[in-house]
Amino acid sequence: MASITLENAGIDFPIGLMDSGSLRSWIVSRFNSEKHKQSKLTFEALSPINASFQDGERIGLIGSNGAGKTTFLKMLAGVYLPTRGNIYTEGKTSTLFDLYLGMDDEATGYENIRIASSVLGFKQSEISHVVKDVEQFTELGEALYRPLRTYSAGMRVRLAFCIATSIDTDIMLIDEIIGVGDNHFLDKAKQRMLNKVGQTKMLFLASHAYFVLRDFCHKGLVFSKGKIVYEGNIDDAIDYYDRNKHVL
Ligand SMILES: Nc1ncnc2c1ncn2[C@@H]1O[C@H](COP(=O)(O)OP(=O)(O)OP(=O)(O)O)[C@@H](O)[C@H]1O
Repeated sequence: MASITLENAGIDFPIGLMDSGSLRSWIVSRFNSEKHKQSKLTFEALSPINASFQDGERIGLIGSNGAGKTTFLKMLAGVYLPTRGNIYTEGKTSTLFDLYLGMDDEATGYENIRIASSVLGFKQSEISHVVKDVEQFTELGEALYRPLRTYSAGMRVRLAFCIATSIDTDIMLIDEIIGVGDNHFLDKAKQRMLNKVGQTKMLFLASHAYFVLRDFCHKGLVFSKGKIVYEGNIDDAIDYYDRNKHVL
């Protein structure tokens, strides 16, 4: 059973307008009113959202650059805690963003499997499964004994993508990662994603590629300036975004 409930959950980012103590901050503060300064100190990246998501939902996040899709995903993942409201999650969550988090250029592929697995919160007992999976899926062979700094961009993607998708979870959160690697890997990655998505109970996927959204999702949320401005089936949501993107 997987579920996510958002109760007025929103995110304000602190944005340092000025370096305190700098000459620039002193000059600006002399000419700006206190009210103006306060209004610039936080930025509402996500307006409060009330929503609830259940087992079986496959949700595409649509919106222009800076609309709030990644912030929303990171809030669902617990990377960002809501600065307002609450979020309740039931089920094990995995993320496909920040793929290289914790990875070390000087460590070998095998060592990085262990590093990344602990960053992703995999249990010790799961790591041997991840190692076998990486050996079979990535086709990196002997390269797994070499330091990561010797890998091409495509080889890095193979390793990181495979680790991140190795353990089955209830809720998958994916941010625009499909579209990387060579065609051979892309086909394999897509097939793997379809299998994983088939097994997972809930999916949230942010993408600018309509075919990806249509392939994986049945429902769409359109974001604009930190707000969900449309919710509907994926074709209608894409159509809404396409017709209105010049004003969103
Ligand atoms: N750490 C941060 N500090 C301050 N502002 C941030 C931070 N992260 C994101 N933002 C701002 O929040 C807004 C939403 O960003 P977000 O990354 O969620 O957009 P997005 O819809 O995922 O965009 P894209 O399609 O370009 O990935 C943007 O205006 C961005 O500048």
